Amino acid sequence: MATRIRPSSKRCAVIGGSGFLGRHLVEKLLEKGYTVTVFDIRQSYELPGVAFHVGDLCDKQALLTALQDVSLVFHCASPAPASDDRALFQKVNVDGTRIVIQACQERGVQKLVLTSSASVVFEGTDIKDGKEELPYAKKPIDYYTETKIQQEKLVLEACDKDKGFLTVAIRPHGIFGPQDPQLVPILVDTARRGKMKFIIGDGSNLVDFTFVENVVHGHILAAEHLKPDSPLCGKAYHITNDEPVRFWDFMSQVLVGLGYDAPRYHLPYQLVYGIALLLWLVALLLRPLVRIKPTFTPMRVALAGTHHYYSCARAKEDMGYRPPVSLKEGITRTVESYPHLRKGV
Ligand SMILES: NC(=O)C1=CN([C@@H]2O[C@H](COP(=O)(O)OP(=O)(O)OC[C@H]3O[C@@H](n4cnc5c(N)ncnc54)[C@H](OP(=O)(O)O)[C@@H]3O)[C@@H](O)[C@H]2O)C=CC1
Ligand SMILES: CC(C)=CCC[C@@H](C)[C@H]1CC[C@H]2C3=C(CC[C@]12C)[C@@]1(C)CCC(=O)C[C@@H]1CC3
Repeated sequence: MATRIRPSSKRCAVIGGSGFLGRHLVEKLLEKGYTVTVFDIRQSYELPGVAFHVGDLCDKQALLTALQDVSLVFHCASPAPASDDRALFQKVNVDGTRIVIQACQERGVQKLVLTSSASVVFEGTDIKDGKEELPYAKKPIDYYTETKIQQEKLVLEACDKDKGFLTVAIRPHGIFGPQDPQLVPILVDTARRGKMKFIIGDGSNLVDFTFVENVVHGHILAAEHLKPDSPLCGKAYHITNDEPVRFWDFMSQVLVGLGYDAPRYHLPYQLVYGIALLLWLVALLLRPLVRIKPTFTPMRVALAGTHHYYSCARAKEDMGYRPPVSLKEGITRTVESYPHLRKGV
């Protein structure tokens, strides 16, 4: 009987490798001596030693081609939450993830590391030092989160030690850092439109913002600790900076670092949430006629006005995780990376 030669454990693929987190992950993997294939719907950069496969992860044949001789797969592709496109989230995050799992199994991939999200347990009310044991949100706050829950379940349930296919999910929260197309650009855009004057609620709500390199570190540690006899198999792990910060202090530090004023005036949380809900309903009703994208969605208001920070004790215990970059250093490096977004530029 012919013996199947297993590909080197350092041959990996990053699905979504052209994105913000994906690119940082690819750069660190290369630094650590991995051979990297990127599979993404677009190619946003070139790097020596990286093989790019441009394709949709819903296309199994394209995935099978990209995953040839790969033993480890990182799946960090998703439509942007801001797209608010229910059908697209379902197609990519749920149906597409099923296809990713099948393709991995057919190609004999040994490990699959999913980028999930800590928001899978968030229902818009306070979470303080949340552990992984918290139940999935029964009423997810948006379609994106609804499909991230289904996606995480699919990947964790697929873990099968007997078949030699091991899976783990990383749940980051509030990723920020250089090249992020969302957090800082949204913040600056809001400030430039004169809408960053207000603090929603009393401003004391603590949240996790996680520097992108720490999230990358968590992913690689998880991949390297994922073994048949390890506790990681089929489990989810919070990866944070382990330094909860007041949401509005974080926003202010970034804004002031870029030369804008920090928000000062307080607005009652319930009032702003109610208005956001109303705007969302109006946008939904008008959708057949016109597509409106409100800045203040209920999800965003909830994120800005409640506590949501998570314990990463499980990652510390099972894989020796410690965030290598402090929040202060992360903010400094992030602010320095956006000279074009400074006030007056
Ligand atoms: N950013 C954050 O704060 C957090 C992110 N996450 C998760 O981390 C992961 C990475 O997020 P982030 O880097 O911010 O996101 P990005 O949008 O920057 O990266 C995702 C990448 O996946 C690509 N992609 C989308 N659909 C497909 C598809 N059908 N087939 C192949 N590639 C596709 C995107 O292309 P395109 O841009 O063209 O759509 C993009 O290049 C996601 O799974 C997200 O849910 C979790 C918690 C917090
Ligand atoms: C911690 C965490 C999960 C952060 C997620 C990142 C984004 C959801 C935020 C990044 C910029 C934020 C922002 C707002 C909401 C949340 C973000 C989009 C506001 C729209 C909240 C209401 C305001 O007053 C303006 C804010 C602009 C920035």
